[in-house]
Amino acid sequence: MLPVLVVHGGAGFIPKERVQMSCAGVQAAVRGGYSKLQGQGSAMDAVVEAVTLLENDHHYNAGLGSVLNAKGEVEMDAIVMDGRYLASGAVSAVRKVANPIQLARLVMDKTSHLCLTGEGASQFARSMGVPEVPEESLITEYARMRWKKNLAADANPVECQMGKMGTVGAVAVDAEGNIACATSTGGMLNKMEGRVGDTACIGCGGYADNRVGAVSPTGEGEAIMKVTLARLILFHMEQGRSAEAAADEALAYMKDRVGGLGGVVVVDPQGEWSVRFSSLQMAWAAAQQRTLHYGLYTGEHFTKNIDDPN
Ligand SMILES: NC(=O)C[C@H](N)C(=O)O
Repeated sequence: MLPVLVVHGGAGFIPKERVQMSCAGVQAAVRGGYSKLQGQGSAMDAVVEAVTLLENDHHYNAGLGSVLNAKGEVEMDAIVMDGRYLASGAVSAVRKVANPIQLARLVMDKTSHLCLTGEGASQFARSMGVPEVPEESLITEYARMRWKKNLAADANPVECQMGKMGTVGAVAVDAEGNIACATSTGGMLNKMEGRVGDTACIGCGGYADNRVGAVSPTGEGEAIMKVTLARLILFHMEQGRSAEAAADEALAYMKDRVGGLGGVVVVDPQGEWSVRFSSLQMAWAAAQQRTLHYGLYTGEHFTKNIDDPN
C-alpha cells in the first residue's frame, strides 16, 4: 500500500466556472508529488512538491491567487511537518514570496524555531536567498474582484468567504514508512492585517507523526484552531479509530461545538487514507499503486490509471 500521496485544494464552494480547473490542478499536483515518491524522494519531498505546484496554480487560495486581506494585500501562512522526528516549520502572515511552503521547509531545516512571522519571515527568506517577488505578481483579477465585492455596502461576508476557500495541502507516506504533511493558504478573504490562521499553527493546520499518521486540514481557520483539528484526528486514531472514522468524528465535533466547516486529508502508517469534508465541496486527488483517485462532492470517488492524461 506504500507509497501514497493525498492532496486537497480546499474545502468550500467552488463556482461552476472554476470546477474543472480546480479538479485538474489537484490531479496534476498529485502526479508531480507521486513521481517524487517513485524516485528517490521522501514523503516530505512529495508533499512539498505537490503543494508548490498548487501554490503556482492561480485557481487556489495559496501563493499565486491568494485571497486579499482587508487592506487588499497578500499575507500567507504555510506549514510542513516531518513525522520521523516531529520536526516542523511554518511561516505566518508572510508577504512577497512565491512559495511559502518552501520557506516553511527552510524554517524547519535551517532554524531552531517552528514558526517565523511577518517581517521576520521575510528577512529569513532574504537570508536564505529566496527571491522576493512583487506583491502584484501574486494577485489575480479574481482575487481583487472578490475583495472589492466583499467591501461593498451590500456585501454578504459569509457568501464571499464561501466562494474562495481553496487552501491547499498534502499528506504522504513514502516507501520507507516515513510520513509528512504540508499545508499552504492565503487565509480568509478580507481578514484583518496580521491575522494568523490555523495553517501556520502546528496541530491545527497540519500534523505528522510516523507512529500515528498525518493530517492536512482546510476550512474555517478559527474553528480549526479552537479544536486543534489535525491533532484531534490523530488522537482518535491513537485510540484505535480508522483514518476515516477519526476524521468524521473530529469534523462533526468541530461543527457541533464551534459551528465550523472544513475538510481533511488523512493517512496512517500502513498507507490507509481518507478524504472527508463537511463543506459542500473539496477538490482532492490521491495516488497509490499507480492508480489516481479523485473527487469533488461528498461520496464522489473516481479512479483511473495515473498515466492516463485525461
Ligand atoms: N481556506 C482555508 O482553508 C482557510 C484557512 N484554513 C484559514 O483559515 O486560513
